Amino acid sequence: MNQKVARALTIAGSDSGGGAGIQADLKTFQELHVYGMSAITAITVQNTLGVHGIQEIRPDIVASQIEAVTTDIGVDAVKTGMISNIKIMEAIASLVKKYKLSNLVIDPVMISKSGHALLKEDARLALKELLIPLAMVITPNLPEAEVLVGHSLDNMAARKEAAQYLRDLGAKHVVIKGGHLSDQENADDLFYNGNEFTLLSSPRFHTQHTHGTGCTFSAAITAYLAKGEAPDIAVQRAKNYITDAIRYPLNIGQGHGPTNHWAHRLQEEQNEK
Ligand SMILES: Nc1ncnc2c1ncn2[C@@H]1O[C@H](COP(=O)(O)OP(=O)(O)O)[C@@H](O)[C@H]1O
Ligand SMILES: Cc1ncc(COP(=O)(O)O)c(N)n1
Repeated sequence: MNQKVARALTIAGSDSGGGAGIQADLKTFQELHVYGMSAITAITVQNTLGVHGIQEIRPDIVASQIEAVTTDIGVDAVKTGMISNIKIMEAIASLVKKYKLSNLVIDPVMISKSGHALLKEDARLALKELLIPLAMVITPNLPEAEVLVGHSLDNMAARKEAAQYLRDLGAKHVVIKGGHLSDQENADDLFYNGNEFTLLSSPRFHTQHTHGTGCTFSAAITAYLAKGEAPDIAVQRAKNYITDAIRYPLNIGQGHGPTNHWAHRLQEEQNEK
């Protein structure tokens, strides 16, 4: 077997509960047959009930992790998740430029579903100035998009303008995720590639097990980019992956449980029987 292996790096926080962050990203890479690597930005003490503590990692240690894997193994695509402070953001931005990591997916994580701040307020501007201009794809959820543009986005026209604003900051493709529009029948994400807007649509499932959905979705986009898919295809395939992962919950923990990374295999397994 002498097949070329696609390689993806996640730069994010660790979730001890295994549902979000680095753990969700590596599970997703593995499921999609992509070799996964990590640079940990923070260790969170976390379970399905919430975030109970955070230890940020020293910026030079974050940088060294990225250098170590980039210079030895190589990286076909990279994603960022929780980056809590400006110094870590600066370190990441300078290495993305140095190593020309062009397949960059930015999930601008700000607040956990359990309500805990994962990005310091003074780092929001740095996110816009340093990282968003480097993005191949940026995947804010609705509250994150509202913070980035500075006003509410309560209708489709406003969301389209927001996507254009993020394009103007330098992100080549934008997905404004619709998971938080809980009064809508579908879970529709607005995708913009600079030419046209499309909806990535799925049914909305009534479940409390949505911890880590954003991490899993952006990791799946990263995996498909690593395998050489074009961004327009990568986002649609990632939407299919996250939809199945929410559709068949694992019912783990007492609070907001994780998504099901095996779900996309259920159909295959049924077909084999
Ligand atoms: N209840 C749900 N049913 C179906 N899809 C959902 C649901 N909640 C979120 N999603 C989908 O999961 C992905 C992540 O979205 P979201 O939960 O908004 O992100 P985040 O975790 O960043 O808050 C999106 O594709 C969104 O449409
Ligand atoms: C380390 C880490 N990264 C990201 C999230 C966001 O995920 P969610 O919004 O589903 O809580 C999280 N809770 N923890």
